[in-house]
Amino acid sequence: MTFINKLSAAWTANDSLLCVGLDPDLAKLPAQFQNDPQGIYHFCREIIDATADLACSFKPQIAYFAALSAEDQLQQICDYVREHYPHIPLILDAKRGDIGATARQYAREAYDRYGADAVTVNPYMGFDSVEPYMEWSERGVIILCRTSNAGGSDLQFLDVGGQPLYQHVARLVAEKWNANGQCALVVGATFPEELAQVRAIVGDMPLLVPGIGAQGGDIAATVTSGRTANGAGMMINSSRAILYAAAQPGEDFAAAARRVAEETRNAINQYRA
Ligand SMILES: O=c1ccn([C@@H]2O[C@H](COP(=O)(O)O)[C@@H](O)[C@H]2O)c(=O)[nH]1
Repeated sequence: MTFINKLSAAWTANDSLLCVGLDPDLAKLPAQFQNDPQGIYHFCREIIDATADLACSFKPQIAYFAALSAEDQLQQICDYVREHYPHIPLILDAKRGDIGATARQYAREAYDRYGADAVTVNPYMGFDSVEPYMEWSERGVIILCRTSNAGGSDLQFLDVGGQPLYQHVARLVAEKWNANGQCALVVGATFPEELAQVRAIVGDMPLLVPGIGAQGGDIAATVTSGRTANGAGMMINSSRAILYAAAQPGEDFAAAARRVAEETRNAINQYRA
């Protein structure tokens, strides 16, 4: 099954556009995981089990694992999702970008080593840096377009031939790069007007939308700006707000994560119609 078909099925099966982000920061994990050599894996596994019926995708951010030399635990997490929740798409957030020969190694890492259904990619180096990912024609290639951080405007708003760069990227991907129908774009929830512009350019292409939760993006504006005609089309990511939902030390972190994930999923669903 292709990434896009799997995503579409997950939107329906879990009635959800929520992407649960897995960004495990050791200092913020409950005490029982901090001295456990497999603590990151065990923490993420509980989060996955607590939210799998509420999510349309899981998105581990590779930096949180690489910084701790915990790639083995990332691999275990990916294996766990594929084994226990094979219907939920797994997105590796790595934001890779390099010359073609190196990009092919990054693609092997994402799709073969970690078994990701999709990977995030930086388009700054152009099509030959993105093309190698497309050899895995069933997998997704999620290209940065209008990122959620304020500094994204430094480059993404530059005028290129009468339009901002982010719109040029959206057009390029929709009209030229998406020959296999496997592309998606990253557009931040913190910029709903730009989200609406991108949606108007790319039709039904899926959008990965980080920026609600800890970054403060407005859910109503995000959904009304980014939804497709059938009320789907987005993977709206929340990481820290779900992972660290427990307010007090000792509170059941998985139950708290589930509560916030459910509230977020339901808040999103209010605006899909
Ligand atoms: O434009 C972007 C692209 C990616 N991200 C990633 O999404 C999550 C957001 O985490 P929160 O805790 O919900 O803020 C994180 O992994 C980022 O690297 C993004 O925020 N913005």
